[in-house]
Amino acid sequence: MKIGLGCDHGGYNLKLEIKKYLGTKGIECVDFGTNNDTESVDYPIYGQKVAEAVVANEVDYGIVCCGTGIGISLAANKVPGIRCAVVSDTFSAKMSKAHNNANMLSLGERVLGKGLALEIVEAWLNTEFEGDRHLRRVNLLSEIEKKYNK
Ligand SMILES: O=C(CO)[C@H](O)[C@H](O)[C@H](O)COP(=O)(O)O
Repeated sequence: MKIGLGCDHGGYNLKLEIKKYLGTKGIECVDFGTNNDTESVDYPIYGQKVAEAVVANEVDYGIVCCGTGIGISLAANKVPGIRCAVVSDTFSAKMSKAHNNANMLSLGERVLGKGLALEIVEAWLNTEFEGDRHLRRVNLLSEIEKKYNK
C-alpha cells in the first residue's frame, strides 16, 4: 500500500508523526509537502496535490493535515473522485471507510494529540468499505460531481 501525505505549516508536525508511524508499519509514503512549520503556506495547494495523486492512482490513499483538518479537506474534496473525511475520533474513522469509502483522511494538528491521531489512522487503514447500500450512496455522490463538472 502507498499513501500520499500532505500538510500546511499547521499540520506539518502531525504529518511527520504519521509518516514515522506508517514507516514502522512498512507502508510506503509519498510526501507532497509542505516541508517545515516555519513558513506560512496555503493549505489548498497541498490538499490538491495529494488528491490529484489519489485520483491518478499514483497512491492508494491520501492523508492530509492542517491546523483543524478542515481547510485542506475542503481543497481535496474539490477534486472529482475524492471523498476526504475530516475525523477526530476512531468511530468516525472506521465509518468514513466502511460507509463512505473515504479515499482520503484529514486530521487537525491543533485539534488532536499524537496518540489519538495515530489510532485514527490505524482504524481508518484497517477498515474495509462495506459496499451494498453504501455503494449506492457513494455512487450518488459521484452523480452530484458529474452534474457540476460538465
Ligand atoms: O485551513 C485551516 C482551517 O480550516 C487550517 O487549520 C490552517 O492550518 C490554518 O487556517 C492556518 O492558520 P494560520 O493562522 O495561518 O497558521
